[in-house]
Amino acid sequence: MADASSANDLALIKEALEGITQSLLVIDDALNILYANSGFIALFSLPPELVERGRPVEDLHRYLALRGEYGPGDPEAHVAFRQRPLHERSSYRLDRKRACGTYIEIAGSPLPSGGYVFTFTDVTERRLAQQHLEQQVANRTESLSAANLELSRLADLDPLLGIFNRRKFYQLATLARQRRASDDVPLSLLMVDVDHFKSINDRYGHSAGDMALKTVAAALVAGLRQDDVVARYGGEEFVVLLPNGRLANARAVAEKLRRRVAATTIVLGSLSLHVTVSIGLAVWSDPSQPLDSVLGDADEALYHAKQSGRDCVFVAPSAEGLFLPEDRLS
Ligand SMILES: Nc1nc2c(ncn2[C@@H]2O[C@H](COP(=O)(O)OP(=O)(O)OP(=O)(O)O)[C@@H](O)[C@H]2O)c(=O)[nH]1
Repeated sequence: MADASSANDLALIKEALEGITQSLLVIDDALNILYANSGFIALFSLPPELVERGRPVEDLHRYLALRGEYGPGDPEAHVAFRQRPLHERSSYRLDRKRACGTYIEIAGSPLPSGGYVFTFTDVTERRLAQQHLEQQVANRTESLSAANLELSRLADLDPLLGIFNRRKFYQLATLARQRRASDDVPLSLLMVDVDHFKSINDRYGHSAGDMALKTVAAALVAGLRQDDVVARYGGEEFVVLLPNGRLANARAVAEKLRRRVAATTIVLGSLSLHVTVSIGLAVWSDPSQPLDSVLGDADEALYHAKQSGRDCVFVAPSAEGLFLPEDRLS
């Protein structure tokens, strides 16, 4: 009676193992096959005799290795690699991409009575969904950082003129002064203001004024070097930082800019006009002097340039005495 019930139980268990979605392989403590469900045979398209009870699992590994299931390389090395954890009686779980392109998850656990049970689960759909998600996240991250980059670029620029704004100028000028704190080369600062700009707006309209500002900005940029910094200080006023500290050079650059603007034609439809600029020049020789104070010096010099009739360069009195004799003469 007891035997019949055990046989029934065994049949039931076998039936259950055939019905599960996972593929199953059981081996004994001598590493010979005890049982493989039909899911296992189907998963690897095996000849059934290869998984007959008592067959060494090593034969199965060798068969699969020779068939290319484990990828390129020495088949015996693949066999040894798979037999090792069985000898060590360690449990493991791994995901493997099969030669046919699908993914399986393999879990191996030693049984208390000796031997091993292995389950094989096709995780292709899960893996592909995960890869798809990862790709989406990567794409999203890429476009987000591109957008962030563009945002911070735009935050640095004046929207009308496309040159640096005052905030960015403060940043760059402060950085330039810090970088040169150790050498005693002064930086030069130009405050550039369009003369009688209000009259352009009044006579030709605000958009003509905008066009004039764009033309002046372009002329300034074209007249400067790569490491000079030009920014819109506000309204019709620009500020320029020249890393070269010699007054003679700075004054020459300021004069060049003044002439360049005066020679530039502003085209407004059928109309063309010219503007001039007044320039105040100050130097930033003492790294501990606040930038605002240097800007104040340049602004004061600009005021004098305006007072002197405009379309000219005026050097701030604070710059006097800071330079070599030939600088003062220029
Ligand atoms: N079109 C235009 N006009 C601007 C812009 N920003 C400031 N302005 C104008 O620039 C003019 C500046 O005028 P003022 O400060 O009197 O100076 P100015 O007419 O250039 O005279 P001086 O500086 O003394 O030679 C004002 O009319 C502002 O409205 C701008 O972005 N576009």
